[in-house]
Amino acid sequence: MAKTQNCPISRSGSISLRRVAKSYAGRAAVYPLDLDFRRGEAVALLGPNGAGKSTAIGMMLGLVTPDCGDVRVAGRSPREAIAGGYIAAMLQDSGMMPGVRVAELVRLGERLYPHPIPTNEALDLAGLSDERKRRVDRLSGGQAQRLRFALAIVANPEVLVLDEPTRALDVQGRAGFWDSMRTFAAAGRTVLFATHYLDEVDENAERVVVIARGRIVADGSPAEIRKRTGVSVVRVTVPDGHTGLDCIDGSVCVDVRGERVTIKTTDPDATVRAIVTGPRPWHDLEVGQQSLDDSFLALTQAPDTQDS
Ligand SMILES: Nc1ncnc2c1ncn2[C@@H]1O[C@H](COP(=O)(O)OP(=O)(O)OP(=O)(O)O)[C@@H](O)[C@H]1O
Repeated sequence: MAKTQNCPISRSGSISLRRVAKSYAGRAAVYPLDLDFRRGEAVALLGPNGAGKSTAIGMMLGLVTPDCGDVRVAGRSPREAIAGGYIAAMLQDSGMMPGVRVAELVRLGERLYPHPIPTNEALDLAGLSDERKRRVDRLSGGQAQRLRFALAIVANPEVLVLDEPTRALDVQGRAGFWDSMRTFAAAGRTVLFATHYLDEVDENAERVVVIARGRIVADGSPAEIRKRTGVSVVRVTVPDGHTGLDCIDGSVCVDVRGERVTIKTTDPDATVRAIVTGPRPWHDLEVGQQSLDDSFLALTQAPDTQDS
């Protein structure tokens, strides 16, 4: 695996959005948004389809012009930051010149940036060394996705933006991709990625920003996001039937599979007390947080009272 060079680090914070908003045909895609990403952070941007993730990312990259507000990337305008190689992105379905070979295309990128990493290093890191002579229009979906990654990292950026980077990848490809990303990010780079695969978030993000209907509805570590909904999960095996467990204080949902009962509760202490002091025999009691998927659904499906 290649070792990446240090990127030229700017002195200011990586990305800052101040009261940035965007509407299309009078309909808000992103409401006025304040958001800062610190240097070296790995941040997942989550939200259901149409939440405003790509619009927010587009504004950071200078691809979407905000209606109002200010975006700074490494202390510069997004366009200056792109031209200076301070930020680079791997976008969904970005086109690639047909007929060109993989290494030629990455080398072209290398020549465009002021402080690139060598093409061979980018190809190695992206797992494309064996494909370097292949025409880009003959690549599989997964290989094309890895080429998009190589084209982003060859800029040697301080900030790497990935819009659904693992969408075309199989399970093995996804694991390999995140290994490469972690190697690249190890030198203190900021990584911002949008994804719909919540299992990728725990391992690859220290911070999660959840967007729904154009607004930030949660911002914190994956553990904090789980806690935000205030629901815990109690699991217990009850051989003689679960009657009455749904009446315990705090129970919001009871799921029964054979003898195994899963109780979602806002008061796990009361739930556990009721089980251990209750009349039924029980075993294998477990208390945990609800999954990130459940928290995500609760946060993004909550009724929005601010829409106007
Ligand atoms: N160029 C555009 N013209 C008109 N409407 C747009 C445009 N781009 C985005 N929108 C609208 O803005 C809203 C936010 O879209 P956006 O693509 O930012 O969401 P997203 O969170 O990235 O969704 P997904 O997960 O489906 O990619 C949606 O209602 C979308 O239809």
